[in-house]
Amino acid sequence: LDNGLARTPPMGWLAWERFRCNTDCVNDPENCISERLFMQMADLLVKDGYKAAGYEYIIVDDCWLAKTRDSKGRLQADPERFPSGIKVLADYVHSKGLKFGIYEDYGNYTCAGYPGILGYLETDANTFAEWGVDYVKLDGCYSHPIDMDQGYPEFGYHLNLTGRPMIYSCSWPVYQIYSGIEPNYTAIKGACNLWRNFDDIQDSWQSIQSVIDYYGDNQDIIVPQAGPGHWNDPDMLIIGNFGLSYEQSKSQMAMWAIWASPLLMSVDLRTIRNDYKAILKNKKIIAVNQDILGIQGRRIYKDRGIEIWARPITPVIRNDFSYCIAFLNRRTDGTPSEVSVINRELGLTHAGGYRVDDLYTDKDYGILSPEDKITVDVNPSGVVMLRFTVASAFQKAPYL
Ligand SMILES: OC[C@@H]1[C@H](O)[C@H](O)[C@@H](O)CN1C(=S)Nc1ccc(F)cc1
Repeated sequence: LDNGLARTPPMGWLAWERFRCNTDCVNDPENCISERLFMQMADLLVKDGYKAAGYEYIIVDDCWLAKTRDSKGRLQADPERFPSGIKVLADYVHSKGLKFGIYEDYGNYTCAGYPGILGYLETDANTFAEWGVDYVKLDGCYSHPIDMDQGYPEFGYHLNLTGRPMIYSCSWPVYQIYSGIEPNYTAIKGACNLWRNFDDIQDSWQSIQSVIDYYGDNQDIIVPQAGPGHWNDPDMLIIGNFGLSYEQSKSQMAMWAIWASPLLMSVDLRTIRNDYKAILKNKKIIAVNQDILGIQGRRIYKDRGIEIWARPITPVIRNDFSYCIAFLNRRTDGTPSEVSVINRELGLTHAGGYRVDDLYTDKDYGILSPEDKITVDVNPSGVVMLRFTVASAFQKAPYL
């Protein structure tokens, strides 16, 4: 969507995967979906350096709502759990230098059964603008996917008409794919800043692997759709929760960087362990994810559990890209797998060679030519993430 927003993939914190639809603030006040939770996460985004690393949006997901609209037909937050109301919460988030996101559903109800927007598209768009919303996630439960080709652009039209810039996140394709309809990505990327095209992420390595397989097996369709202002959305980062090992967490962060995906953490920032925090704040990996070219990477090799993924990035020298290369080990046979490949075989053909460094270990490989071989040891369910920065010919001389 060409609204000047999401020129790089959005970054922030989204409640759903970690906090779900926990509305029991009586027995579980620390973890229920409440204004308190989002204020705490906003505070930590700033205090713990996530904002400085680029994470900007605090996004409310399902279950924030009262069960009914107000007397004027407007959406309202659950009064017990959000006593100050959404506008005050958004103001608080803004006071921290952050942006605020909210969730609704193109349907009669949200997936969890709260009021949907059908029949109230203009009213709800205006309500969100009045509240100071900066990002809207529009889900697709309880509606007919065939209606979405008209419905999603229509709500985007009303959002735009408010005059308030709001990132528009659409679940449009995934619901059409579920119902056997081929998504029209030309329409989708024209109407949305990002879109979900695969299953909800769950707290497991198995879930991450199913996304990796989908993004690899369908890359010829989805990779060309990505670019500044319009991104494929493989769903939230689950790093720091319960289901991923340290290696698997580095793998998720690496793949989301290769894919130019939104980086939307869904984790309890109050308890996250430091080694997982370091993965989420890794500046070099985030720089790849946020590369200004906005070119989504592809799987270029897959055999016996070893995959190699390549994303073109800046700087570029006379049409030769730099690259981020991820060596992913899907095997679980205990010992790290050694992977050796000639740079030229990876598509690295720049005559001046490349400066190579490891984005997790900072290991410096110096300057390598297209003819040089690179050898890495990749841990089971882990990844090695190398950046190949084009070197101009003269740079090579001092290394001879
Ligand atoms: O209720 C909202 C929740 C989250 O927003 C996810 O990101 C959305 O993809 C949808 N969603 C859920 S759980 N959707 C859903 C998941 C399973 C199911 F059988 C019916 C609906």
